[in-house]
Amino acid sequence: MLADLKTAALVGIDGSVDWMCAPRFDSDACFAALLGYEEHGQWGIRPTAPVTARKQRYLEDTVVLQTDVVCDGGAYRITEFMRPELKRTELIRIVEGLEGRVEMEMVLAPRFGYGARMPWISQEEHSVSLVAGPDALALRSSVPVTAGETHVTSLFTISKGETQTFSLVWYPSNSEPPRVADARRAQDEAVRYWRDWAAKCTYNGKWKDAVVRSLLTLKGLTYEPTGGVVAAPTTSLPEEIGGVRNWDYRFCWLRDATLTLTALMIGGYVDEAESWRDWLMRAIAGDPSQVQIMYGLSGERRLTETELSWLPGYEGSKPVRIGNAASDQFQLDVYGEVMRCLYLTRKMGVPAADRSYGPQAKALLSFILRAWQLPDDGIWEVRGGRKHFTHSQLMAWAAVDSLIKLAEEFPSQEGELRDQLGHMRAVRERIREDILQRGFNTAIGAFTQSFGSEALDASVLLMAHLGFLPADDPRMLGTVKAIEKSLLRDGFVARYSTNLGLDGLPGSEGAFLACSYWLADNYAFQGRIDEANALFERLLSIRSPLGLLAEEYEPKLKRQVGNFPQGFSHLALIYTANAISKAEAGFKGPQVAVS
Ligand SMILES: OC[C@H]1O[C@H](O[C@H]2O[C@H](CO)[C@@H](O)[C@H](O)[C@H]2O)[C@H](O)[C@@H](O)[C@@H]1O
Repeated sequence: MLADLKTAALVGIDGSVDWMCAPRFDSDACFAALLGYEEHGQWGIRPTAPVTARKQRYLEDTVVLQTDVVCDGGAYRITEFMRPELKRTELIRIVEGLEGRVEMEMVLAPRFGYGARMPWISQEEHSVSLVAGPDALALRSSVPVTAGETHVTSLFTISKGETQTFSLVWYPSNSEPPRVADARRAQDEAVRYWRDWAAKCTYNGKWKDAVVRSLLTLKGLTYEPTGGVVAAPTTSLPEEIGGVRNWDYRFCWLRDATLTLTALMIGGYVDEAESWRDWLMRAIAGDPSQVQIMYGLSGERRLTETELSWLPGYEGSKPVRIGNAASDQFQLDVYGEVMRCLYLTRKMGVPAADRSYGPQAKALLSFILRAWQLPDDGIWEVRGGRKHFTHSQLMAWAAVDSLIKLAEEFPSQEGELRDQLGHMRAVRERIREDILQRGFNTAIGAFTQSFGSEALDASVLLMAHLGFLPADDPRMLGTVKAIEKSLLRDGFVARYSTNLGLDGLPGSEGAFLACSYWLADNYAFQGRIDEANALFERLLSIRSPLGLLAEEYEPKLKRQVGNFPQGFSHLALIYTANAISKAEAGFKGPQVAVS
C-alpha cells in the first residue's frame, strides 16, 4: 500500500499499480486490475527480460516502498510513494540502475469508472494527459513516452548509476494539470513526513517494529481533510476465494474507527484521537435513532450498494460491490463505541471540544435506555435477521458504563449527565444481569452468540477488555475454553461457525484475525503469557512481507483473504502487543494506555 491521507494505491511485487481510487478513497477506481485484468486499468514498470529475484520493503518508518529487481542483464530499484503532505493525489515512481544495463517498459493504462471508461489521451508539451468525464491524470516523466489511443508507453534502458522518474497526478478535468515537484525532493519530503509521525510513537515494547508498521497503516487509512478513518482502501477482496462474501470497506465504521482510537492511544497519538472524536460527533449529529453504523469520509449517509457487472472479481470472486447495504442496519454496539470514544478521549487527555458534547451524550443516553432491549444485526453485520446478540448487549452495557464514568470522573464538563447517575447505574445493572442470565449457557459453560443460543461467537471475548468481567472469572475461563474447542482453525480463531446459517450467505470464510488477537489478549489478561506470546508470534508470521494484514486468514490455503490492508486487524495487533507487554511487566487484566 502507498498512501497520501486522501486515498491509497496498491502495488504488486511485479511493478504494477493495480488499484487506485482518486481523489478520495471512495472515488471511482482508475486502476482496477486487482478486481479483473490489465484491461481494467493498471500502471506497470517492468523489465523486458525475465526476472530472477525481487525484494520489497518499506523505507524504515515510512510508507515509501522500495523494490529491488534482478533480471537478465542487470538489476534496478523502484522507489515509489504518494505525497501525504500535499492536498492533491500524486504518485511518484523513481527507477534507479543498480547493476549492468536493463531494458525497461512502462505502460500506463488507466480505465476510469472502475475499469469501465477509456480516457482520451493527449500528448502535451511537457506531459501526457488522460481525461474521462470529471477525472484527469497527467503523467510527467524524465524519459520520452508515446501516447497511443489506449495506452501511454515507454521503452527505456536503465544502467548502473542512472535514475529515471515518473509522476502521475490526479486533477479535475476542468482545470489545468498541476505542476509537479522534483521527484527526489518529493521523496525526501514524504520520508520526513512519515518518519516525523512514526517518531512520536510512545510504545517501546519488544514488538516496536510491528506496532509502528500497524500504526503507519492506520494513519494511511485516514482521510485527513475530515479526520475520517476507512476500514480498508479496497472493495470486494473476497473472504472466500471464488465466493460471494465481497464487500466495500472504503467507508468509516464507527466501530472500527473507535477501536482504532484505542490503538492510537496506545501509540500516544492524541491529535488523531481528537480529530476522530470530532469527526464522529459531527457525523452522528441529530436524532440518535438515526445514527448510522458507517458513513462516507465526510459523514455522507447514502452508501447505496451496487454490483459492478463488468468486473470479474479478484480471482473470479463475484460480485464486485460498491457501497454497502450494512449502512442501513441497526447495530446496537455502535452506541457503545460512541460513548467509549467520548470517555476514552477525555481519559487520555484530549481537551474537551469547543462545544460541549454533554447534550448530545444525554440524547444518546436517552435513546439507549429505550433501545437496549431491541434485537439488532450485530457486530458481524449479518444478513440473516436480527437477534439479541450477546456482544450487542455487552456494548449497550458499555455505553451506559462509559457515560457513568464520564459523569463521575469529569463532573465539571459533563455535568448534564450527573443528574442521571442513579438511573444510569440501575440500568447498567439490569443489562448486566440480563447478559449473565440469558447470554451465558450453563450447559456448555460459555457465553454464546445470542441469548438462548448454543452457538459460539468470538466477539464475547471482548468482555474482559471492557471490564464487564475479570478475565479469570470462571465464566470467562469457560468461554475461552469453548472457543478454543469450537472456533480454532489451525491455531487461528473463526468469528463464528458459518455452517449454522447465521449470516444468510452461501459459502464460508477464513479465520478472523481480530478475533485471533482477542484470544491472545485473554491469555495475557489471564496470565497465560506463553500461550499469548505463541499466538501473537503466529499472527505476526502470517503478515505480508511488508507487515500488512487483511481482514482474515485462510489456514487451508495459507493465505490472507478479505479486504487489504484492514484497519480492524492492525488495531488488534497493536492492542495485543501492548497487552502482552503489560502482562509481562506484571499488570493483571486489560490495560489500555489510559491511567
Ligand atoms: O461478513 C458480512 C459483513 O462483512 C462486512 O463487515 C465486516 O467488516 C466491517 C468493517 O471492517 C466490520 O465492522 C464488521 O464487523 C465486519 O463483519 C461488510 O461490511 C458487511 O456488509 C457484511 O454484511
